[in-house]
Amino acid sequence: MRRKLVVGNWKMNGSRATNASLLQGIVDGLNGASAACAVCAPAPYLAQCADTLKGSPVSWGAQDVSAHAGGAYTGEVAASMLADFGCTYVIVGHSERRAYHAESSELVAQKAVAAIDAGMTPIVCVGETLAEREAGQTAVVVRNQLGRVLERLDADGMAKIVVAYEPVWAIGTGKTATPEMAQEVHAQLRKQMLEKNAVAADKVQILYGGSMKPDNAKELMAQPDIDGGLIGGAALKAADFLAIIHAAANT
Ligand SMILES: O=C(CO)COP(=O)(O)O
Repeated sequence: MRRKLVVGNWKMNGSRATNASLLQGIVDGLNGASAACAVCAPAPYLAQCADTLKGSPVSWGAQDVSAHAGGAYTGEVAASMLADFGCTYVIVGHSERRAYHAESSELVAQKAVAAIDAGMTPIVCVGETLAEREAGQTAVVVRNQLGRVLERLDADGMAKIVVAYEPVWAIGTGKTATPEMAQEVHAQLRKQMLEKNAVAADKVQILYGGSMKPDNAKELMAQPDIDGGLIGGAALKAADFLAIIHAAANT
């Protein structure tokens, strides 16, 4: 059985003051929930996450990482630096980075490898746009996105990733994929990994992201290949994030 995992992607939100109450609210409301959980904060707040969450069941991570190990790359943050601040996870290939920063699947694959080499777990995001879905291209789009990462990893490496299926049309729109639509893509992603190595593929957590909220989390996570959620808006309110974590724990 794969353990459920709920990750909050704060995106470019927060301040020292709002983070302090959000983090404390999450820690205080966990009540021994058996699902794993993490927050992915903007880089300047990773030290705050480390200070507040150290010793708690909540892990923390970043939203992006450089593909480079270090050196003359102004503005970039190396995987070793994130690891230095205790990051367990780093999101790579979020559709907002693919769209606004022209990140290619090749670059995303390099970032995933950089994260693994630094001892972290990359959360590899894949997902189709509305136009791609309507053109019947969902399967080929996500297969290509994940494929670029898998071709750089052996079975051991593959077992160290988390995959997040985030249909672009469902992000921040209030439109959620139905549990059946999401499961269909998750099952396809699992099959793609199975072709590489069955034992490792069975271990990889595949999260769903895109308007996951307290009222739809349970039915999504009840699907056999939906192992948790990557949460945007609802991760900014402790009560909502906790409700999703508790839904995961009870699924
Ligand atoms: O992009 C997301 C998580 O990475 C999802 O965002 P929303 O939950 O706000 O739709």
